Amino acid sequence: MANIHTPIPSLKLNDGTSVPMLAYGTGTAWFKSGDESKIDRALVDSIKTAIKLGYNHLDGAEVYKTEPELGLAIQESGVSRDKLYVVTKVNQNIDDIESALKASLKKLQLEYVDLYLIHQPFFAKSDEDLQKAWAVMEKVKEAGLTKSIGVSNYISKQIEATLKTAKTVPAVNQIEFHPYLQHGPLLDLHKKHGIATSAYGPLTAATKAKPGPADDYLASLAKKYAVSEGEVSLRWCIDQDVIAITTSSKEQRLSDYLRAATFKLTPTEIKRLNELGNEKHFRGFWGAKFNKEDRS
Ligand SMILES: NC(=O)C1=CN([C@@H]2O[C@H](COP(=O)(O)OP(=O)(O)OC[C@H]3O[C@@H](n4cnc5c(N)ncnc54)[C@H](O)[C@@H]3O)[C@@H](O)[C@H]2O)C=CC1
Ligand SMILES: O=CCc1c[nH]c2ccccc12
Repeated sequence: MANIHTPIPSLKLNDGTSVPMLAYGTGTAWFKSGDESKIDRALVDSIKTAIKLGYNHLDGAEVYKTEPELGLAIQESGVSRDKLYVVTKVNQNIDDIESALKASLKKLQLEYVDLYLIHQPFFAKSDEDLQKAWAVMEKVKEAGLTKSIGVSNYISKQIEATLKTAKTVPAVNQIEFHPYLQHGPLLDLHKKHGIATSAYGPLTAATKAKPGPADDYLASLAKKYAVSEGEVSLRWCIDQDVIAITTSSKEQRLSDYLRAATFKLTPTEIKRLNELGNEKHFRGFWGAKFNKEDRS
């Protein structure tokens, strides 16, 4: 099993910090439905394997109940804190963001996270609710509990409402993103305000959404670059300045995904994949919560 020889590219955020563009996620496949304090040793070992392979960006969330495993794996990895980029998100304790972050930090055994996100906007009954929550995010950043703050699963109108009263522009919006969900107008808004896009579900076109109009082209690019279709999908994110968050319980897959750092798609290839992707709309998460406004 090859270790990475090409460094993972990084992206500069609007607050001056840098984020590695390929991340290991502790949600989806790892989501814990039972007792949070019962350690999933397979997850701890998988995170440690990922770190050993070269992943330094680790994505967590209060709702995944996997922060204890993330904290343990970081400790056991022996890698120094400043070499890792750790993300977590607030969901169920959105009404007390400061306590939620302090509780997450305790479980993570950390003094700060690199990025703290509001996991989803559906808690808000009004623009004012979004604005109040964002003001507390600004407060926890000022207190040094997180280096950067951002949002997740926000559509344009929720970002616009937040920006109306924000002192700090969100650094990131973490959204489902792949060739069959390209969010044209939302990404334009991100660019206008210097908000970085972070992609979950980046492998969807190569895994869950088959068959689809991009299948043959993804296969031909995989052949050309001697990688898998999943790795083409990850590189398609990176080449568009989008951070890709993936995961696997399989060491071989985690190792293979790192090949996304070793090649580059051409602008023509990205354009073609975007055109083919736009022929189909597929959303793997949150279906009913979004409306057609967000399609493009
Ligand atoms: N902010 C949010 O609301 C959300 C955030 N996330 C974050 O993003 C991370 C990654 O999300 P995913 O959707 O899992 O990303 P993904 O699109 O990279 O899919 C990874 C999954 O695909 C499977 N896979 C890989 N290659 C495959 C193949 N050839 N055939 C079939 N299956 C294959 C893997 O085993 C893994 O379970 C999560 O762990 C979490 O940290 C995920 C969902 C929502
Ligand atoms: O993060 C991904 C998906 C997810 C699953 N359950 C919840 C609850 C609240 C926010 C996100 C999620």
